[in-house]
This record gives sequence, C-alpha cells and structure tokens, in this order.
Amino acid sequence: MFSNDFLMGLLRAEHIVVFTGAGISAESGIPTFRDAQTGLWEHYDPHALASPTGFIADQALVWGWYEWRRMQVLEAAPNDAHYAIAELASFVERLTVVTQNVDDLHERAGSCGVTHLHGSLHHPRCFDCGSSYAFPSGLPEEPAGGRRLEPPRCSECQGAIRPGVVWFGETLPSSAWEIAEQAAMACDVFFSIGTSGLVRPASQLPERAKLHGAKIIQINATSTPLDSQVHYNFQGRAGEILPALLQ
Ligand SMILES: CC(C)NC(=O)[C@H](Cc1c[nH]c2ccccc12)NC(=O)[C@H](CCCC/N=C(/NCCC(=O)O)S[C@H]1O[C@H](COP(=O)(O)OP(=O)(O)OC[C@H]2O[C@@H](n3cnc4c(N)ncnc43)[C@H](O)[C@@H]2O)[C@@H](O)[C@H]1O)NC(=O)OCc1ccccc1
Ligand SMILES: [Zn+2]
Repeated sequence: MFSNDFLMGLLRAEHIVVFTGAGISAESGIPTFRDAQTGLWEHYDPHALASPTGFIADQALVWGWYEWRRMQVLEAAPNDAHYAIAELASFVERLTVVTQNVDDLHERAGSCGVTHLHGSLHHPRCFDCGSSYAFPSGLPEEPAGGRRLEPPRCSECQGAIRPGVVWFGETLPSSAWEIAEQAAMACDVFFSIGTSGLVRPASQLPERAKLHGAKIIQINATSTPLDSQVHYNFQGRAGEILPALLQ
C-alpha cells in the first residue's frame, strides 16, 4: 500500500499536520455530519440545528440534539485511526493535529495540543454573557421523547447555556484558526483524513498547505473535492489505512 519513497518522505518530514473531520470518528460509532441525521434526528437539517438562529428558534430542540451527541461521545472510545495518529507523533519531529470534530477522541487516544477549529461538546457557555458552565458529572439526562431538553440557566445572568461549538454563520475562535493556518503554511506533509471538505474556512487549509510546498495526503472513504489536488490519495477506512502506515 505504501511506496518506499512515500514512507521515507514521511519519516524525513520535519512538521506533519493531521487535519481531520467526522469520518475519523465514524468507526467509534459517532455518526458523521453527512449521515448524522439517522433515526431520531432523521428529519432535522444539521445546519439548522447547528446555528444561532436554530437555538433562538427552539433552545430545547437544539440543546436536546447536542446532549444526544455528547452522550454518544461519552459512551464512545477512540478507534485505531486516533491511536495511530497519537503514535505517529512519536516517530516524527513535529506533528500538529487540527480537527473540525467537537469530540475529544484525539485527546483520549493520547494526542497532545489538538486544535479544535469548531469548538468542543465539553465546554458549554452562556448564550448571553459567555460565562462558562460546568456539566454535572456522569452521563447527560436522557432527553424526554428522545429530543427536547431545556438548556440549563447561567448562574451569572440566568441566560440559556449553549454548546461550546462554532455554529454555521459564526466565526472560528481566532486563536485556533491562527494556529491551524500557521501550521498549514509551515508543514512539509499535510494529511486530510475523514472530511468531505465542504465547510469553510477549514476546507481551505489543504490548498493553503499545498501552496506553501507541503505534500498533501488524503485518507477518506469516498472521493472529495480534494481528490485532484493531493499527491497521495488512499480511499478507504481511516481505522484500517492509518495503522497499516505504522506497520
Ligand atoms: C455548509 C457550508 C457551505 N457552509 C460553510 O462553509 C459556512 C460559510 C458559508 C455560509 N454560507 C455559505 C455559502 C456557500 C459557502 C460557504 C458558506 N461556514 C461557516 O458558517 C463557518 C463556521 C463553520 C463551522 C460550523 N460548525 C461545524 N461543527 C460544529 C458544530 C457541530 O458539530 O454541531 S461544521 C461541521 O460540519 C462539518 C462536517 O464536515 P466533515 O467533518 O467533513 O464530515 P462529513 O460528514 O461532511 O464528511 C465525512 C467524510 O468522512 C468520510 N468517511 C466516513 N467514514 C469514514 C472512515 N471510516 N474513514 C475515512 N473516511 C470516512 C465520508 O466519506 C465523508 O467524506 C465539519 O466541519 C463539522 O465540524 N463560519 C464562517 O464562515 O464565519 C464567517 C462568516 C460569518 C457569517 C457569515 C458568513 C461567514
Ligand atoms: Zn450568562
């Protein structure tokens, strides 16, 4: 599967960026955005739920959706793709993980300094004053009827607590975007793993890296707009391809 010059190129790399999307958590049982709307949430547009307008329109529906997703993440475990990335970091000089995912599976697999471009399910805050909110320990309460759950109230201003994620129409945390852009422009190898590459500005990172001379490697179960841009394209499941890389 991997040519010698591919492997030599990798081991000679000074700085590797690993850019991931929902596809890397699929083998941990976390539905991707594309197939998130299965069963319970089948008839809900994820972009509508993942937006300030969606929250203002129906706080309990949106909070219920995010508690359902947080429950899945708490009950899930990293898969071999997450572990392979954590292990790869020990073979190379510098490795930066940049993810669009709001789960903590990279960290639970041992990756350090993971940059979350779109926030995290584990850091909620007040919609009005921004004060942080600490979840009670244990699993989230099962939303009644599986969907609606009133969000908790802020202890500072009684405002509604919102998920600590970046919603559509919201700008990315400038510090996270800064780190991701700098890493993409400085790296010599850029992996794009498990992402359909349709959401901006994150989707601009691979081409930014290529413009600055990096070798672009895609690992994805299906073809994406990146196919024609990359130097190496491995179509398949990340949980099978990445561990094979380290054999
Ligand atoms: C949909 C898209 C067109 N929209 C955008 O890009 C918009 C900008 C925009 C607005 N209108 C537009 C019109 C045209 C173009 C762009 C826009 N972007 C924004 O709004 C961003 C904010 C974007 C962040 C939104 N938040 C997320 N997540 C957090 C929340 C939450 O999670 O609930 S995005 C969310 O969706 C994206 C899903 O994509 P993927 O991760 O790639 O997942 P997907 O399911 O799509 O694909 C999975 C892939 O894995 C593969 N796969 C599956 N299994 C495996 C497997 N086992 N192994 C390997 N691969 C596998 C599959 O084949 C598939 O290819 C991720 O980024 C994820 O984080 N902010 C912004 O631009 O601010 C400035 C601004 C402000 C005001 C107005 C204008 C601009
Ligand atoms: Zn508040």
